Parts: sequence; C-alpha cells; structure tokens
Amino acid sequence: MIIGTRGSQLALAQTKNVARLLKEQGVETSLKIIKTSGDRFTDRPLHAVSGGVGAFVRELDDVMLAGEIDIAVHSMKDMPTVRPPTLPTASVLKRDTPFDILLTYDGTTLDELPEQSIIGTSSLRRAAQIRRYRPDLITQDLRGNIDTRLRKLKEGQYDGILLARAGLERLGWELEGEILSPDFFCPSPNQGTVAVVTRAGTEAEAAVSRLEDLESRIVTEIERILIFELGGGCTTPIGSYAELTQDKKQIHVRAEVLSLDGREAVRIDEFIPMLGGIEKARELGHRLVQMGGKRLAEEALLQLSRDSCDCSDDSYD
Ligand SMILES: NCc1[nH]cc(CCC(=O)O)c1CC(=O)O
Repeated sequence: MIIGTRGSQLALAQTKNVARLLKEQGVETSLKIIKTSGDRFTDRPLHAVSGGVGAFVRELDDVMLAGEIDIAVHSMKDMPTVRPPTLPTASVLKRDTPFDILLTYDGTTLDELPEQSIIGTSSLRRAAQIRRYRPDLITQDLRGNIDTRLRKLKEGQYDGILLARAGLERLGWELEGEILSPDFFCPSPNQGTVAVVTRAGTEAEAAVSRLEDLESRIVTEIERILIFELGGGCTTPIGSYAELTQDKKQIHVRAEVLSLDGREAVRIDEFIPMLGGIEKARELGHRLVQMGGKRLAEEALLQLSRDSCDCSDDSYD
C-alpha cells in the first residue's frame, strides 16, 4: 500500500510513524511524497494558491481519489470540516499534547516577560489569546519551518514564540518551555491529533482502522461539533478543546471565539455526559452562536486583510 505525504518535516515525521504502526500490524507500505501547490509556490501567500485554507489536505484527497495513493496522514486540525464522503477518516490516532507552548530564549515565563516584549506566532487565535492575557505585549507574524522559527527566536527577533507542543515533540525537539493552560489558551480544534484517511471500502481502510484510538476519536469529534455552526474555520480566532474526565463518564468542553484584538470573547466551559454527548455538544454550539460567537467570527473574517491561520499557514514546512 502506498502512503502519500507532503514533503514537510512534520508531515514526513507523522507519516513515517503511521508506516511504523502499520508495520507492527504486519502491513507493509511505501512512501510517496506529493508536492502540493502550496509547497511549490512558497513565495505566494496561501490564499493566492489554489484552494486556500485546507489546500494541502484537498490536494492529497485528489491524489487519493485518482488512485495514486492508498493512505494519507494529516494533522487533524488542518482538515476542513466538510470532507469528501468517499474518503473516510479511517483512524484517529491517540492524541499527543493538545496544548500550545511558549518558548523564550532563557526560559522567561509569560507572566515574567517585560512589557512590549515581542511574541511571534502565525496563528490568529494564539495572537488574540496573548493580547487578551497580556495586552501590553506585541504580537508579530512568525513564518517558516520549525528550524527557521527557532533561529528567529535565538537571534532575538522575538522575545518569545508560540507553537503547538505536539509538532515540536514529533520532530524530536525536547525544549524547555511553558505549556499554556487551556483556560486562557484554548487550543485549536483537534490540535495534537493525527488522522489517517483512506478510500472507503478498501483493504487500506480495514488495515488503518486498527490504529484507531476511540477516546481521541470522541473528543476530536466533539471539538468539531462545538464550533461547527460558527463558520470561518481556522481563519478566525476560534478554540475548541474537549477532554474526558478521569472516570470517563463526562467530557470537559471548552470553546471560544475571540475578536482579533482579544478584547472580546464568547466562551463556554462545561462538563457534558459521555452518553448523549454529541447532542449536548450541538446544543452548546448553538449557544455559542446565540451568545454572539458567530458575529465575532464574521467580524474577524471581515477585518482580515492577510491570510494567516492555524491550519493553512506554512508552519513547519
Ligand atoms: N498550523 C500547522 C500545524 N498543523 C499541525 C501543527 C502541529 C501539530 C498538531 O497540532 O497536530 C501545526 C503547527 C502549529 O500549529 O504550531
């Protein structure tokens, strides 16, 4: 079976891991690197390249529908909400750390950073959350692969940078940093989770489905449902995070929409039962809309003159 992947460091690391897990199950795979248009035109902003948001995922979908690959591995948070019905997510892998991490040159924490410190991030959500937490700090766009980002921090272009902890870990970086609490830095929906896509009804689907982690499937699904009605996807500052309680009978759900400047936010933070959780999550999604979440998301979208988002930016490429 052929596993397709983009050539970015992170995509390769994730794909090789899935190949290893499949091999443990006695399934041999070969790797095929797919050059997506986002990779070819790195000088252009993503919105100028075909598809914009979620473009990388869609291009791999096309290659799979054409039969050139059997399996595709994605960072689940980069997958658009609406998926082709013939390309099921055959498995959701066990989630890694879902949280964001702040890296500073000398280990200074977020609370200790001096006023006017410059924080680098390419994510609107992280920028808005930082502005809310510390309005005296300055947020600036941060692009490039992980090595570039770390170099920019080291060179002093930024006093701190924000990243998904999971990405760093998957690339083998063991760096000291401050893990940010989901109470103030509610992560992106599905952050830290890898999903594996196949064509429906294939041998590949059966093989891949054995890698499924049920709990990760449940919480990621809940996170998507919570924000489904807000629209805007990853181009607006939206967080959604679901976590099973110790006894596994309830799910702690947090979700929020922020204004770009972080001054306004609409938020839910509740425990819902496992049984009937999907229905309850839908209700909470409605409530987010009623509380003005959709208005905030739409306003953010209108204000956006640049293409910067959690999922389609060139992180780690
Ligand atoms: N935006 C790109 C992206 N997609 C997935 C990850 C990290 C790994 C993950 O969350 O699964 C990242 C980098 C980041 O947000 O810092």
